[in-house]
Amino acid sequence: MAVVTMTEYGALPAAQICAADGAEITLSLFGAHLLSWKTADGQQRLFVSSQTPLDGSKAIRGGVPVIFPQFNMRGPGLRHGFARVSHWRVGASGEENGQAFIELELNQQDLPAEHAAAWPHDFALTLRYTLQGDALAVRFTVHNCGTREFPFGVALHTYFDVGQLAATSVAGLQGQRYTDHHLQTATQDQPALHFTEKQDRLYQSTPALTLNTASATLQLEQQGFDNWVVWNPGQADAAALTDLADEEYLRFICIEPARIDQQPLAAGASWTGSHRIRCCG
Ligand SMILES: O=P(O)(O)OC[C@H]1O[C@H](O)[C@H](O)[C@@H](O)[C@@H]1O
Repeated sequence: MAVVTMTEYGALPAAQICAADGAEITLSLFGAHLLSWKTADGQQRLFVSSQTPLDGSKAIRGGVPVIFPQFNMRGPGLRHGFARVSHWRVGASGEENGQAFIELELNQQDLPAEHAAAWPHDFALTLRYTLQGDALAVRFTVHNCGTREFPFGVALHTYFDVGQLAATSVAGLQGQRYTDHHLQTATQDQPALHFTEKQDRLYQSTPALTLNTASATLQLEQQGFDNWVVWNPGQADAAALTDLADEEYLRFICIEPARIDQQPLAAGASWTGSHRIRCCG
């Protein structure tokens, strides 16, 4: 039987679910931010910065930030949107088909006046996390409750704990088109992407990926999004981030299912994106 426990993470209210096999996740209500995912073997799969504020003053560095309604600066609002700095509500939770799940919700009425005024659209977001044995599934639904269409971009900015960056690679992207941080567009030749310097690539496709680290193999799949984003800041950019210790860039990479370009959602319509991460060792 799944158990949902309300707890605290730093100064932030958080919800924890434990599955029957011992797997567990912890989610901050600030940002609906996944902070911890331990598989049944007790292994932590996500990275959280030792320097991140955990008091709601700033977005959390690590885990899974929820990016909405814009990716990075691709829109007129806050960088990466307001969802990651909003206070979400706990919705349904429990067990379905033997799997533990929890939902977090956010709508227009939940926003502080300044964010609601800056993005005046009647929306409802539902983020559902399901623990499935050695897999974690997340389903993100955006609903337009209003009478006019609105544009949005979205991402699940997943920080994987890779232990040692030098022993990490991502397979599945050979032959795929991407744009890098120099705004150069190219096709990836290499079968596997390695991390010997800063990487910030926006891929135009969504193949299944394999993340190989020194101690684990993870399979990643997504539906409903349009892109993969792969990011590691490298030494110089990491040093400039005040919420990351200088050497911590050597411990994570971000692989993000995303829809980086703003696309319209019609009045009354919904969009759903899914991401599934399975540990194979
Ligand atoms: O520092 P943040 O606002 O959390 O953004 C962190 C990173 O997010 C994405 O991965 C972008 O592709 C990067 O360009 C950006 O640096």
